[in-house]
Amino acid sequence: MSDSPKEVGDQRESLSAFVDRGDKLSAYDKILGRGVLVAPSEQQYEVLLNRMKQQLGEGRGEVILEIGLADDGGENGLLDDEMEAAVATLQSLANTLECSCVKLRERNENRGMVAQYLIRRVLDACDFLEIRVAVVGNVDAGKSTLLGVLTHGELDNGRGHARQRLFRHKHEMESGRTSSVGNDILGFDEEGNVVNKPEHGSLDWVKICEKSSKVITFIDLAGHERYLKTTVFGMTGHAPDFGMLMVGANAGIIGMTKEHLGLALALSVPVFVVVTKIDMCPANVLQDNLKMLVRILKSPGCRKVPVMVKTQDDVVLSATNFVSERLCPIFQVSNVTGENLGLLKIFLNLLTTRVEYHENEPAEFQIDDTYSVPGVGTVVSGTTLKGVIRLNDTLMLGPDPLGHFQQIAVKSIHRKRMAVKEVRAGQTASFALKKIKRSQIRKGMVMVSPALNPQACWEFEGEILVLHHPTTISSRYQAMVHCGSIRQTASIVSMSKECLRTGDKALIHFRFIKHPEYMTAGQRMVFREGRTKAVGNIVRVIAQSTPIHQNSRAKQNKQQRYGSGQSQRNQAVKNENNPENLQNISEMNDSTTEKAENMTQKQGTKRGRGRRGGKRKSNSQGTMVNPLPDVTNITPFSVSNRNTAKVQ
Ligand SMILES: Nc1nc2c(ncn2[C@@H]2O[C@H](COP(=O)(O)OP(=O)(O)OP(=O)(O)O)[C@@H](O)[C@H]2O)c(=O)[nH]1
Repeated sequence: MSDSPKEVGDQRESLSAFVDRGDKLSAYDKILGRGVLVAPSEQQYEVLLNRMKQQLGEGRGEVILEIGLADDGGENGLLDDEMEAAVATLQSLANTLECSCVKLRERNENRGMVAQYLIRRVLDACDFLEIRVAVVGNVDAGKSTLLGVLTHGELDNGRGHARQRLFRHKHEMESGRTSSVGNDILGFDEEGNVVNKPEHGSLDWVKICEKSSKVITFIDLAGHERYLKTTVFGMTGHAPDFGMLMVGANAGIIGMTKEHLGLALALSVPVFVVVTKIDMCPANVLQDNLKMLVRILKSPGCRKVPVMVKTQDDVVLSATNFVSERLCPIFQVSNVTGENLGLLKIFLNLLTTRVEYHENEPAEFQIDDTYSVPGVGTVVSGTTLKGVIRLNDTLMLGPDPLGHFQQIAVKSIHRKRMAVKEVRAGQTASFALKKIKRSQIRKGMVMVSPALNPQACWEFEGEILVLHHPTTISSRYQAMVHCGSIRQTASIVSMSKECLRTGDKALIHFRFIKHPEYMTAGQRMVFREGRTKAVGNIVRVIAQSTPIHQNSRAKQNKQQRYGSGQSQRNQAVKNENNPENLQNISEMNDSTTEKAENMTQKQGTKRGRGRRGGKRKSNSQGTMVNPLPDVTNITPFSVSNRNTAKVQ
């Protein structure tokens, strides 16, 4: 994202805020009042209608309104007949704008009732609001199980029944562990009802999307530290709106939990916590683990405001305030008994997109996966960051290893396996491309409008904060840069300070090791290797002609990466489930590519220079990272005796 996404203003608001926002000279000022909806004049009705239209636009098709609140600090609440009239007006406004109007909650105030209503635009079958939730947490926290239960509507048996539906690879079925980035969807209609209906155990995504006004895409990330690299990629490359941190009630905050929480914080992704397995956890253990969780969330490293969600009121309150990153709702659920899963579903239905996307700018699409679909050809999946991309549009795809972009035409577009004619900023999609081989495309490439005249860069400057490093970082240090769907080792050319320790901030000049990338100022980045982790923003992209030595290295790397293209392609073709169409492409996951990339990474690192320019003795040890110094202080745990993984 070239502009760092601005947070959308909270579109869930009281009626007084609804009618009195910003512009003091606006017509809304004149119609303020607790009873404005009770008996509005024709003129007032028009004003309310325009305001609602505007709010729906800002909230990407929905707004939550609270009616009955006095705007002058006077007595709150409407009497029964007033409330009836106010709701009728609200219904009429909603109907006029082709929206549904659903009561979320009501409460008694000093004068009468106050109620909150969800107004949601009824969309046509091809359209739906898309919210992406990254699911993180330690291994065995119940991530895949919860997703299986939510999306398939059937409870778990406590022995891995529900997660079986979600595993994508044989080794996952056998080990019970997620290894790849997976996608699962949960659709809600305009009334907030779940539309997922499994037929013979599997879900028809197209049907779900057709019936949904809102689709939650869960990005299921692996919990095991072995797959941390994939998890970081999931958090940066899949542009999640929210993070769902899963914690097993019995196990508490262990293993990768803090690492994942730290990652979400570093990337400014608002997090809510789901504590699972409350059915099998003794009360005292649950209380101790919840206390620990709250302490960590409140610690100076996190600065969250934890809220235990126990009732529907709590759900609405936390959902309506959740766009602020400070709030952290905590749910306690059981995937076996189903306890509190209803509250979680209501919360998910009320989640609204957090970032503002610009549809009027030239198109930008970041690629997070590639496929070769027999009968269709090369397919790329990813996220539209800006603009609108339409069928048969010509875009610039790149950069290739030499930094060049080439023109490509979009043959077909799928959103969640549903064929569509266009895709807009903020939406994920898969494109079938004309006249290009899969081997010419890699994750991290982009497709952008020719109007942008895209330039690849080998070097860039970032303002970086070191969250953790065992000693000191100095020039020539190398680590993996994650930025959007870019994932490549870069080395430090120079820094604004001589050396950096944990907690230090500096302006750093980086250079990519293998090939140039397309990036823009303002993007968020993570810089990590083993136990080292730093986060920051890109402040300057250095446009330059390709350095000669890097040019040759690029060719070398091209051979290294693309040399085995045939076998990868064969493997990919074997992996295809449905050769006739694009149906399965947006969920297919390419562990082959993942493994191949890990291999490439390892080989590349071995051939290259070590951490500080010296020869590398071995691959990095200890992928475990204590993400935040403050968090670590509260619950220190040793990394030395962990069985650390070789593959990150
Ligand atoms: N009793 C009980 N068991 C649960 C609950 N949730 C999950 N389980 C069980 O816990 C085990 C682990 O669940 P998974 O869903 O595989 O955990 P995960 O976090 O996805 O693990 P990775 O995919 O390896 O990261 C399975 O055997 C589930 O049946 C729950 O609420 N209650």
